[in-house]
Amino acid sequence: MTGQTTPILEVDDISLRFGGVRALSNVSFNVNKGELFSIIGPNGAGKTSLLNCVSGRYSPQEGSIKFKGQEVTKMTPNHRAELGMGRTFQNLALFAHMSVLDNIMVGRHHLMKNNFLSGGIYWFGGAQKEELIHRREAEDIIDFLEISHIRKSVAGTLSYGLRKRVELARAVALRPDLILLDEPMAGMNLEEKEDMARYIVDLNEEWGMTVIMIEHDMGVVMDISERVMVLDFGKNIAEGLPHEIMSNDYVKRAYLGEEDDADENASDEVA
Ligand SMILES: Nc1ncnc2c1ncn2[C@@H]1O[C@H](COP(=O)(O)OP(=O)(O)OP(=O)(O)O)[C@@H](O)[C@H]1O
Repeated sequence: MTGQTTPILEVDDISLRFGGVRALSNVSFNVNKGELFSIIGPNGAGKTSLLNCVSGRYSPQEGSIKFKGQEVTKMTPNHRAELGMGRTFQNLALFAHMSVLDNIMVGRHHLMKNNFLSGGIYWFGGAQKEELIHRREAEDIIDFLEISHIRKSVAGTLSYGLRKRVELARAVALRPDLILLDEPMAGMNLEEKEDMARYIVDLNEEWGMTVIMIEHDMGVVMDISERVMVLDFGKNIAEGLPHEIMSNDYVKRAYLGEEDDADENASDEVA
């Protein structure tokens, strides 16, 4: 999908410190509406910190973040979610004791006028009808991510790969305009990675979601991303098309090691 030039996210000169540790230093970048944008970099480079600043979990000491043209730097994560920002986490954050379907319904909670968890008043008024509509939407997502066979399973009993897929389903359930994915393929086998890559591309191309993805698997990143940004020691050291990133000398030295043949590196898992 060709990115249009309208930025959906504008990150301007943000810096984040934890005591004496500078996790991010003057990082700026834009993500265009409809793009599939990846962030790579070695362990500890600041990738998750950056995603946490975008989603509102962390608050940068300097700089500004705009989402859909609106200043969100001081906004709570919930408020950003209401504006259309969804995310998954590096470490799974599912409700382990709940079914797959219920985990996905929790993801739709922001969109429901009558909170699905709100007990007593739940069956009165329009709540029952509203829940049916939301269940139908949840079932669409279940079909799309091919998890119908486990829809009633308790999330905590599933394999790691399936739990990652359910977590994606829950983030998708919010129907975000921008979805932030933190290492969606970590810990997966090759087949699971291929499936996940396909879902992410479909979300981007068919569902029209703008995607920002942190991922260590360089093969997948270079294969499916429209643009890639490289973080190193909290700084944005390169940004460009996948082939530009692969041939950038600084990137090769700082991130990919001293190998000369960038194509060979493309299939390696880095970091
Ligand atoms: N909550 C925190 N408190 C203190 N230091 C933190 C916190 N979160 C991140 N850091 C520090 O900020 C730096 C960047 O960490 P971050 O997790 O963002 O890197 P990363 O690129 O996502 O790494 P990885 O690939 O290992 O997930 C590291 O030095 C880390 O120790």
